[in-house]
Amino acid sequence: MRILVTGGAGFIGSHLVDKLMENEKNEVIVVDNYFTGSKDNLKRWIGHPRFELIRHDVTETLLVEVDQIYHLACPASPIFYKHNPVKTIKTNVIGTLNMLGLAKRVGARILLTSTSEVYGDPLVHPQPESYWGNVNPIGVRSCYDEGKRVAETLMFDYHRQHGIEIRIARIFNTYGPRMNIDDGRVVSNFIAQALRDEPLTVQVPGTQTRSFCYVSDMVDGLIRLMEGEHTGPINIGNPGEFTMLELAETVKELINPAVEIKMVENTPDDPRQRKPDITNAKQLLGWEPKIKLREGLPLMEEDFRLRLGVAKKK
Ligand SMILES: O=C(O)[C@H]1O[C@H](OP(=O)(O)OP(=O)(O)OC[C@H]2O[C@@H](n3ccc(=O)[nH]c3=O)[C@H](O)[C@@H]2O)[C@H](O)[C@@H](O)[C@@H]1O
Repeated sequence: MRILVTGGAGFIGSHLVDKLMENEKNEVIVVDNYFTGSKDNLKRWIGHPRFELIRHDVTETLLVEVDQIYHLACPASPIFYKHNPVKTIKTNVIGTLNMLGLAKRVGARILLTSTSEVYGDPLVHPQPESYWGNVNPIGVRSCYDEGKRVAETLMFDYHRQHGIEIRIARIFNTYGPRMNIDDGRVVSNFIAQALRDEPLTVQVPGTQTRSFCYVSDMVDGLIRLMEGEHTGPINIGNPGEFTMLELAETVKELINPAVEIKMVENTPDDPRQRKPDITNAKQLLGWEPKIKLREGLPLMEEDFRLRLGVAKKK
């Protein structure tokens, strides 16, 4: 199987590549523009005969021959996607159009990694896939959440009009080794702050919730969706729900009991609650997450300690 992974040098993408490369029948091509991804994440594969890495931006056309496309490319941290919102929406719209055009030309199956952000600030809790969402179309997050909503629309239009085989995953907050240390998302922020003896910055009110999925569970869900018979959209996430204050307390307890917790200002349109309804993933994909937050955080801590050069205190 020849497989293209867009955004494959990113945090989730590179773990997905590791898993795909385990199968000796797979040849994997990664394209990435290195805006948030890093070659370092793929260094074990560079030079491998079944692996190819191409510096490429998906907003430009790409000519390769593949059987499957995992389309992950897009900055995912609010700090990064808000940094260049026009580029973010172009990646979601033009990038997805290009990948669908490629899928159409070569007859490939294509999987889009959409997001829980398509539910916006949800008025239904937990969120089933049938919920249409509560999204601000003109806010600072819109380049990402509306961008992903258009990407989903494009996937279904190509499916209905051209018979393309599509798969859509709605990813809920994912964490694990290889996240950028200064990524700006909450789990990486708290772990880096705890290791640097800096206060954990909880954005007010601190009662907002998220559900955190460990990256190996996420990758398993994405592959099952690609290999299965269902187009989705299907929520892939861990239904364990935590407030940001609870997350900060947990990081403090597990990593650095001496660290302070500091309340700081929030950003506009921050969703107040988020938890996936994973009935469909369970029934249609036979998937559910295995790693609990308390098990996943220490695995990420180990990776951050190595990269930050902070040894564990005895
Ligand atoms: O994974 C998802 O489902 C989507 O949501 C994330 O967005 P968000 O949940 O807002 O991600 P964070 O920036 O990690 O924020 C989570 C919560 O932590 C809070 N936070 C963030 C950073 C911080 O230092 N302190 C803090 O309390 C934020 O106010 C927010 O309520 C990202 O946009 C995407 O990676 C993704 O598509």
